[in-house]
Amino acid sequence: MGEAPAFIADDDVSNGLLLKSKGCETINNMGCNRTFAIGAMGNGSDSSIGVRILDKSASEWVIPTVFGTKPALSKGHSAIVLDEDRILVIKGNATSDDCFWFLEVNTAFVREHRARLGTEVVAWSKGVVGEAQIPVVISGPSGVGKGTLIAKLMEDFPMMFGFSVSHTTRAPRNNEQNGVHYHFTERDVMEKDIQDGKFLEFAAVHGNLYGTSVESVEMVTDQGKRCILDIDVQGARSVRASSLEAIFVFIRPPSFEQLEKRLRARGTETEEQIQKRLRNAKAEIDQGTSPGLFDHCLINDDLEICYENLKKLLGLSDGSGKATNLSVPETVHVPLEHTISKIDKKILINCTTPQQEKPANNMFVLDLSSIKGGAPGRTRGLIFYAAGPSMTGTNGFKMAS
Ligand SMILES: Nc1ncnc2c1ncn2[C@@H]1O[C@H](COP(=O)(O)OP(=O)(O)OP(=O)(O)O)[C@@H](O)[C@H]1O
Ligand SMILES: Nc1nc2c(ncn2[C@@H]2O[C@H](COP(=O)(O)O)[C@@H](O)[C@H]2O)c(=O)[nH]1
Repeated sequence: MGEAPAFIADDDVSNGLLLKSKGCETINNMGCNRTFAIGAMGNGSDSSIGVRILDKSASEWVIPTVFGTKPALSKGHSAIVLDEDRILVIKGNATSDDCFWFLEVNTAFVREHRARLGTEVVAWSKGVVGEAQIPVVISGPSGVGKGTLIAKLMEDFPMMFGFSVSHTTRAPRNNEQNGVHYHFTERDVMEKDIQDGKFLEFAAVHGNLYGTSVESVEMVTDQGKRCILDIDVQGARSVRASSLEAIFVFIRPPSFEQLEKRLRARGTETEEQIQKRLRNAKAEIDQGTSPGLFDHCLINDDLEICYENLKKLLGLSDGSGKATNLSVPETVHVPLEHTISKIDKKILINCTTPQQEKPANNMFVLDLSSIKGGAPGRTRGLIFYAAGPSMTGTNGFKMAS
């Protein structure tokens, strides 16, 4: 079987792999009628699902700038227009951890980049099934103990938390490994990636460039873990302004003298760098402790007390010890042959073929009423369940081992 043909998604929704329908008023927010063609674009060089936009007023096909991780091409996919901002694409012959994709055509993120670039823009965001908890942003001046606290969390709750590995242009310290502590990067490469929209946030910190790539956060989310970001106050402000919903925690030192002592004792910076970091710390503490940006402020005086307080605000200190209570949703296989329809925020996925005897067992519901996030990054909070009496032994869907 060849690749799926591109199909046309307008605002009126029909079922099936080939979608063709009338009018596109509801996805027309740019003063012109638009029709989206989604699928293999025929040049053979791209292994991901492509997008073309028909500007009906000019009768012209436009190749948009595409942000976000694109879904790999599959043998077939269905699609449905959810609202004026996004189209749901369901890959066939894929498992539920990789089959739900959102093509954003008019979200705030898309509008921002469209205005910046002056071109058509769309963005992909992969849908993640399950109750993924919102990321935790930890900020505070250099040397306050952010890394130490995060290391303790990761050690005690390895199944629950994943660290977002930042990019930086600073040189690695002796004990630091590329890809583990940071992605150490050349400035020109990082600047180009920033231009290309690969970063959720970035900032110049203590004379170097630091940034959180969309991919770093996605990698953690895809493991079903809660993402922890260790970023400076400027970065926290950018994340606050982005579509990434998070909990923001500021760590402050018991005193400026203690902070200086810790930075010196760590022994990783030159005297000049220490002075620079201490100068910046004053402004960071001012901003971090003023109202509005952070949800919580913890003083890291005694490490163990601060760690207990951090666990408490993350809902982890119930005395149960090393919790591993992650509820990882079951993975379900969505067959190539399926049709979809929409009732309010629920998508009905029907995998019944005419030969099958028990149609109820092959109906699934994708509930989008609690979705969060979106590009840049994953769309979380999808609820996926069998509409029929049982998910086991179904034709069409099979449980992944
Ligand atoms: N409560 C504490 N009391 C005493 N020393 C501490 C405490 N917390 C952390 N430290 C020590 O302070 C030093 C700085 O800690 P850490 O490297 O975790 O800071 P950081 O906030 O991550 O710094 P940076 O932003 O520069 O990465 C380390 O040597 C660490 O062992
Ligand atoms: N805005 C961002 N700040 C970041 C990121 N990664 C780290 N940081 C902050 O930089 C300073 C210095 O870190 P160091 O490792 O050189 O000591 C510290 O405050 C970090 O929180 C990032 O991706 N974005």
